[in-house]
Amino acid sequence: MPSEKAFVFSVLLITNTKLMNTEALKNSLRDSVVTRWAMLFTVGFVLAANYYFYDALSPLKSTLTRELGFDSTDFGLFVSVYSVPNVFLLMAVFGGVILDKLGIRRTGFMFIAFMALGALLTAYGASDMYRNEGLGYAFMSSFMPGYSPELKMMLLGRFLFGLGAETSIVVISKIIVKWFKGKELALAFGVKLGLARTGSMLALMLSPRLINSEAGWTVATWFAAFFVTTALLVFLIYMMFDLKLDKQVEKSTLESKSDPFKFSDLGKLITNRSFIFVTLLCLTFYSAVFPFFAFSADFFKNKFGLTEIQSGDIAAMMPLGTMLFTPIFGFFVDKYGKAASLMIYGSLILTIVHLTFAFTTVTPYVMMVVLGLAFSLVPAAMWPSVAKMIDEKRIGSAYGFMFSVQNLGLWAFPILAGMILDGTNPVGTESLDYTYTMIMFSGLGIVGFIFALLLKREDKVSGYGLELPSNSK
Ligand SMILES: N[C@@H](Cc1c[nH]cn1)C(=O)NCC(=O)O
Repeated sequence: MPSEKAFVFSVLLITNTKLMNTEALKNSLRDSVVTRWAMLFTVGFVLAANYYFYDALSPLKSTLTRELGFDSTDFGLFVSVYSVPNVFLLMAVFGGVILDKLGIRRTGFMFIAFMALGALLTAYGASDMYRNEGLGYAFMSSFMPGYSPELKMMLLGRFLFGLGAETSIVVISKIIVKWFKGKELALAFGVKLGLARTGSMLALMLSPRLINSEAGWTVATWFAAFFVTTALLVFLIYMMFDLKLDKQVEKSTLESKSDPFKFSDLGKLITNRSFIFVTLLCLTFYSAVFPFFAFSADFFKNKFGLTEIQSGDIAAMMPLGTMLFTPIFGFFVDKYGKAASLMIYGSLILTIVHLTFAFTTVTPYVMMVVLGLAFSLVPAAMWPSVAKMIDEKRIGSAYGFMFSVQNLGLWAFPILAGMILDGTNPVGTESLDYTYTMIMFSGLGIVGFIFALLLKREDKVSGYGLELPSNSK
């Protein structure tokens, strides 16, 4: 009978297509261990450059005061302007949405290009070329005389850098999910973060040394800017492999179909209680880490009477610790789960470290390594947990949303820290007293700890399985 034959034929055809798709998945580039880890290291370079630039001026706070006349509030403003596009223009959210729509290659290239442009402008703003009536100097001098033309150009540069940098991290997170989902995802996230922290560590160690170059202190800022520019070229290499993978594996089998973005998707995100708690933990935890980190070298210099190089080296202990611990905890989360519990321990340790900094003189070398432990536990558990709560086709929007909320803290707390410092230390004070600033960071740690507890409690209701190993969900 022809209709029966047609039925059997279609069943065979469907089964065959499914088999071919599975076969394609099995034999795609992502199934080669070497290739997928090589991809991780390639995008890890971009991330390291991003973090290098983000932290490159942190150990130079007193140099900026000496050379460009920055006070603590100016420094805080410079650190925080990174977050302005992500908070007030919701760039990380739109970046995530653009990513879900335009795809990894176009979005990645566009936003890393913004990073490079912003980094070069920042370095230019601090350079002698600009300060000797270079291009834009007269314009920057023509408004808001309370802020120096150097500060304004550097703010513009860091604004553009921030606009590109946050979305580029969202892109890289999606790249990791694309290559590692169903495989060693949490370990990959851990290694990715370890590579990012290598950038921070290098910045803390190299910048105070580069300012002593014969060509002048601005070698430190130019070096950072060229590192970011190189990252743009390295991303081109990744793009070639990404294209090849997409050609190998039909898009629908690898990435979920790209439904048009709907604002109701954001509504779904913000009514998901687990997602809300993880986002609030992200806000408070990171606000107690990154803004502190930006001031940490100056804190050690003032509290313990150290040189710029010594303080930078101590601050670098934290990323050094995270480079080791984060992949280990990532591996642990993959194999044994317990992600929600690890976030609780991490928040608790963070609070204890800040209180110790505020009220004791325990050696900062040890405390920075302990802080590195906290700063490994939470990120290693947090980022792969989001992939359990949110569908892959919305993961870009979800990470983008989290980054925008987090940036609210990365914007507000450096300014607050700078204002507290200027407010609690009379002008001309020899060494700055950081006690109140550290109390503020401890308070953030406590609030983060509460959100981590709520997240674990909620997980029992939502059933996302945050306490379970990676491949069991
Ligand atoms: N949104 C970033 C913030 C950042 C810091 N330095 C450069 N970007 C972030 O939170 N990344 C996740 C992490 O754990 O580093």
